[in-house]
Amino acid sequence: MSAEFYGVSLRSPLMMGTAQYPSPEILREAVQAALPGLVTVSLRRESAGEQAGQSFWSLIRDLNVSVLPNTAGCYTVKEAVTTAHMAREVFNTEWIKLEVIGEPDTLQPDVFGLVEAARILSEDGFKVFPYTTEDLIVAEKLMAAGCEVLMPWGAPIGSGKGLNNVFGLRALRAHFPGVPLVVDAGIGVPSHALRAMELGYDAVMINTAIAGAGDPVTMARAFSLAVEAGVLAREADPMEERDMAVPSTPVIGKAMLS
Ligand SMILES: CC(=O)[C@@H](O)[C@H](O)COP(=O)(O)O
Repeated sequence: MSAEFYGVSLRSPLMMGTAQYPSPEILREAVQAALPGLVTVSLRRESAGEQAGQSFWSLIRDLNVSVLPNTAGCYTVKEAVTTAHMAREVFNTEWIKLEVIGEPDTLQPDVFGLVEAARILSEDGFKVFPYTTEDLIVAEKLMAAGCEVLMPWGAPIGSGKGLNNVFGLRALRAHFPGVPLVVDAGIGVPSHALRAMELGYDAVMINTAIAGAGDPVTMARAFSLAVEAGVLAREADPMEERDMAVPSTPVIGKAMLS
């Protein structure tokens, strides 16, 4: 059974970023190859040049996929809240992927600013998807601030390192069994996404690993198959790990070889 994000079921647990593609055509083909549940779009990119913004927006609209605007590149609560308000006007949605970045080397979230911005935006009717760490207490505060979805990082944005803290991600999953959880950022290869799904995550958000691949279209398809495999594996009730060997072929007696 797939999770609902603010009451909406997505067609796939793959969420795709739309930045850094070699060309708009390759972005289009990648989205068509992967059929993601949604794509995230940066308002700042849209506003950067009006003409480029217009053609990019028509491309996204033609893809007929749900859009989650984001506050990428915002370092303060004020910037993030203002960007979210502009995104609501431009994209005509209350959904917002909230990023309040703490510092440029790791691009890790400023969790204090994040909680404050999440509270302000939730009170104003936004459905907030917060980009956060795997910290349980921060997650509690985000829920108390009105968030009904959490997006913990796998690793720093663009690093491709995968799931840096499997223990923390597992603990978060166990602590919030009913909350839709999305691993966002740092995923490098499809096996990382598959692992996130096997851990019980409801979705993964991926940008750099697809856009930056030698063949983004094929990689998009590979990620789509990986998340599907992860969902199937979970539904199939995987075996428990054991410390000791257990013969997989039971034998009776000994072979008579002479
Ligand atoms: C586009 C977007 O939302 C990114 O901020 C996101 O966190 C993805 O990170 P990767 O580029 O590491 O996949």
